[in-house]
Amino acid sequence: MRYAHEVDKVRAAERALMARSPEGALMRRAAAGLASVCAGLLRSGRAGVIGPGEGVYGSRVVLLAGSGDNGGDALYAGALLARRGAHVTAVLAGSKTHEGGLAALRSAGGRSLDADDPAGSVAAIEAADLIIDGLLGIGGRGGLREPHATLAGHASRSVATIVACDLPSGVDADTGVVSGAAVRADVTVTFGTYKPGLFVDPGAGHAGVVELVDIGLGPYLGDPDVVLPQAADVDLWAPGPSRESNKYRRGVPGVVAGSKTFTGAAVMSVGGAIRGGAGMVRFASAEHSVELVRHRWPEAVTSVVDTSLSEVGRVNAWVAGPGLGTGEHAEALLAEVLGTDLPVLVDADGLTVVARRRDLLWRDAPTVLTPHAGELARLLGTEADQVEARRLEHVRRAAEELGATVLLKGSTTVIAEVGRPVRVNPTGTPRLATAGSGDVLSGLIGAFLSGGASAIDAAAAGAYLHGLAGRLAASGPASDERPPDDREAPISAYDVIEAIPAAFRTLTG
Ligand SMILES: NC(=O)C1=CN([C@@H]2O[C@H](COP(=O)(O)OP(=O)(O)OC[C@H]3O[C@@H](n4cnc5c(N)ncnc54)[C@H](O)[C@@H]3O)[C@@H](O)[C@H]2O)[C@@H](O)CC1
Ligand SMILES: [K+]
Repeated sequence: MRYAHEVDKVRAAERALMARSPEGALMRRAAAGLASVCAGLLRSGRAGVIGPGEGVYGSRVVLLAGSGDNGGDALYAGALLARRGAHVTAVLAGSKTHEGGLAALRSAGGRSLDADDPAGSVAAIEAADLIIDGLLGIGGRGGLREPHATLAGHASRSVATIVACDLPSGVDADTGVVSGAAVRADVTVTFGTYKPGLFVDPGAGHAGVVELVDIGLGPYLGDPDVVLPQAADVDLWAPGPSRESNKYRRGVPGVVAGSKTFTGAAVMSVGGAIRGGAGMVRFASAEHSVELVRHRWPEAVTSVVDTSLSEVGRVNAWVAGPGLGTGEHAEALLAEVLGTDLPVLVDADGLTVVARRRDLLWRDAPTVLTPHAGELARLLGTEADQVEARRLEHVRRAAEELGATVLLKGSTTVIAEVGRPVRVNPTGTPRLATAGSGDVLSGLIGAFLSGGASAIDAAAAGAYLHGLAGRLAASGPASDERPPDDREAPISAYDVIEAIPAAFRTLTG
């Protein structure tokens, strides 16, 4: 698990640690970590136009230095690189400059120029192999002001490798919100702990590869606000078969999906549940959907139902909603599953129904809701673009107001439950934005709920494996020379189902 803490907690931990540390020690640790990552990039040839092995000596490094301690970190790191033979130029932005950092840079042979000298700044940025973005860190508030915004734009257009100091300037540390211009980094070197805004889009999309430098804050940080699960966590959360398991002990999800008109969603949801490891899947729907599911998944136990599920048989979790329709019939079925004391996942059409019948969610057993931004906006009475821009805020609000575990799908999937840190899913690919992909996810999570996972563990494990299956399906066999991202091809929801077993296998290595 990777842990992220909000700015208030970072500041409090910093105060506690500083009281026990020599003056300037934290900034020296931060700058040393930052300089070491930059030196590694210059040595490996990843930075700008420098060829492999050419290293720090003779490289051209530009520091964008704002007026706070973020600028200070960049200036001290620049001084360390200058001592190793880099040509370092600091572009000074903002009302003041970190005096100690600037003095260190100058005595190491670095030079500085003012951001008010646009020609000089642009020339330096254009010639750079590597740019350190030290404009703003955790002290940044709101959209970038000038000259920061213009400098961020020049940096983002340059061919140099961009390394953000602590976080890309223009990204809100606590939320990942970007209002206006922001630096797009290749690498972000963050200090003491991850910041939530580095995990969540749009911030995550600006951060590139994130490296954590330990500056000793750990013991003073307290509980994280946001976490990023890793494969080992998911391996613990996804219930697997035990030696004594039989098909009933492994969990029996009931899937209530599809209708006379919509059939594909049901096929995908049942497929997700089967490949998710359910011992047996019961499926209940209108006749046409039942026929199709039986044809595609003969292993599912199906029942034709109208407005009651009384004949379906024993299940230990429900998945309700994909392709179900939104009329009275769907409402009756949803009311029945939500009236049980079993865990229930509500997705797709089911979410439209509960948006007008919130009372159905007043229950004691676990409820998982899996909306995309538009569906969540409807549940909260707001607009989809508001949800997209401030994902953490909206998913937390939904969990609080609806009393459920809420998984908000999208460019970064985020999962909230009251009293717990938000879990951000690290897997996935834009190729997953394809019809039926969400239905697969609902079945997968349903399998984990029926296997006994808690609501948040089931949701986080489902999102992780679904995202990984999507990546594996899109990038194909690993033998190719090109990195997986470059190999990606369009996929269908069915391809995702097919790749779920391979995704499971990566967990246990
Ligand atoms: N907190 C910690 O534990 C540590 C912090 N360090 C560094 O210190 C940074 C925080 O330093 P500061 O608190 O000085 O804050 P920052 O350096 O992040 O920024 C504060 C300055 O930016 C200006 N500013 C704020 N919003 C702006 C906007 N939208 N446009 C233009 N200017 C804006 C402010 O007026 C202020 O001068 C961290 O991000 C990190 O880089 C490290 O040195 C090590 C330890
Ligand atoms: K920065």
